Amino acid sequence: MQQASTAQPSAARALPFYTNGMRVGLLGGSFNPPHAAHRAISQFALKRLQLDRVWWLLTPGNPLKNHDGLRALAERAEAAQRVADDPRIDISCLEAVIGTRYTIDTIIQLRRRVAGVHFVWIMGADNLAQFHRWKDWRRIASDVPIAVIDRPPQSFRALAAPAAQALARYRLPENQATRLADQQAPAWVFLTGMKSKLSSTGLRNPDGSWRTA
Ligand SMILES: Nc1ncnc2c1ncn2[C@@H]1O[C@H](COP(=O)(O)OP(=O)(O)OP(=O)(O)O)[C@@H](O)[C@H]1O
Ligand SMILES: O=C(O)c1ccc[n+]([C@@H]2O[C@H](COP(=O)([O-])O)[C@@H](O)[C@H]2O)c1
Repeated sequence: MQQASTAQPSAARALPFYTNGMRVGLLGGSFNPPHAAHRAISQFALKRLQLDRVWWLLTPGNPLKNHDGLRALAERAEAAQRVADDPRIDISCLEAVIGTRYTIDTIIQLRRRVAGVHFVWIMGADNLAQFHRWKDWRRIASDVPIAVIDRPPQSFRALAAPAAQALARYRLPENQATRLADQQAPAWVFLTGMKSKLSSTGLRNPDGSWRTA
């Protein structure tokens, strides 16, 4: 298995700018490559959750994915800067800098470093479908409110999956999504209304080169 480089690109700050009371969405991901749906779901979350910022947390390597074909962090971060193209979206290589890979460890470290910020974890429905396989997923859900963005064809599978079932009583109605960032976890919302089938998988060529979208 290929080991992804963890060199930090100069453009990406480990901890983006924040101020007391800010509402920040955390979109963890491989971004291999980043694409227009990453930007679209970030802008959708900014609006629907009334966030001030979304930070794209570029993973050094998703613990559940094979890393063959995973481009160097610096390359993914540079592409992410170009694709994000919104002053409210920040690119961060925090996990590579502090040495975390599991989301629970990242959240614990973030809470130690950053006080006074209302964080929300953002994920596509494909990740809710397998959230029960993440390390300490129940603790993640107890530590940070979660916004799930619908992602066809995963909607039904995601909502029927073990984590969604186990956390059902903590789900906010979608029309109360603006309250999520102020909620004590566990709390989560499933956001519909943005449906994109775009994926990084669909943009990777067999030779490892990327198409853009
Ligand atoms: N089209 C989309 N709709 C909703 N969520 C998405 C979409 N694309 C990516 N996401 C979410 O963005 C986050 C980062 O995604 P990631 O970088 O893995 O891209 P991806 O397109 O899912 O990649 P891959 O095809 O390699 O699995 C994940 O939570 C993922 O669910
Ligand atoms: O902590 C875990 O066990 C865990 C397992 C799978 C995925 N994650 C995180 O989920 C985010 C989305 O990953 P990806 O590859 O689907 O973009 C990214 O931040 C990963 O580190 C985390």
